[in-house]
Amino acid sequence: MLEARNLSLIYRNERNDEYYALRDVNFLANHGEMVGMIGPSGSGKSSLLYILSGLKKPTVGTVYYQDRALEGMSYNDLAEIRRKEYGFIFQRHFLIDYLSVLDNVLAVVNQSQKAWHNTAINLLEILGIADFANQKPYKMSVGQRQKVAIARALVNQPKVIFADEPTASLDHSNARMVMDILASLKGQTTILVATHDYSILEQADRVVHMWDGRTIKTTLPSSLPKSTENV
Ligand SMILES: Nc1ncnc2c1ncn2[C@@H]1O[C@H](COP(=O)(O)OP(=O)(O)OP(=O)(O)O)[C@@H](O)[C@H]1O
Repeated sequence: MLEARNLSLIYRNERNDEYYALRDVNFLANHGEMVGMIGPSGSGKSSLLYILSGLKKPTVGTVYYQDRALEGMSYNDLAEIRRKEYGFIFQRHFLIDYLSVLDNVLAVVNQSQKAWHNTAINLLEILGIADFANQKPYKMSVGQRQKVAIARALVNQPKVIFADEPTASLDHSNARMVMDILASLKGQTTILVATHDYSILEQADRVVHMWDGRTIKTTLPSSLPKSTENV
């Protein structure tokens, strides 16, 4: 469903030296799988998520979504896929502070359709923030804002969810709730979760380990340390 072949992402510094943020990465996520990407800060998790979603272009290599190369797609086709088929949870939440929580969630869909409104309210209820629906996000805690971003990522019922540290601002019980919500979508939704926190990947089908811009191994979550110790 989502595949990357031979990806490298190269940055150059002011002296024109090359720096590999990703080097020769191959990646496959099947339909309905939850795949974790784990590795320390700077290992390339976010870069890989951005490239897989088409938000960033690799220096070398190709990404295929449902057997179509992103590389050959027009800007509009790619934007359409992102809008209709992808959901994003970024490390920064990118909420619009002059819109209400509900309008932030609805910003990614056709707001004239009542069904989206009901879906959005339902998500806010599941996430425990329905009481804030008409509030502006800047009045909320960072954890509550993260939940708004999660509701926005799910409202269009995406085929693929790209989640970069989705529980970073949440306490343990809220983090578990969010991971349970994401895991409940397995089977119909492909979910990619980048994190440095082992403990949130218990429900992943596979975990890809990253180090220094490379994927070094793939394991089952059961082989991750049992403690909440992070990499
Ligand atoms: N725009 C950029 N210019 C130069 N180097 C960059 C840029 N973006 C990322 N990098 C570098 O690429 C490497 C991989 O970064 P990336 O953010 O993908 O790692 P990460 O594993 O997601 O880390 P974190 O968990 O801290 O977000 C890092 O060394 C980072 O400094």
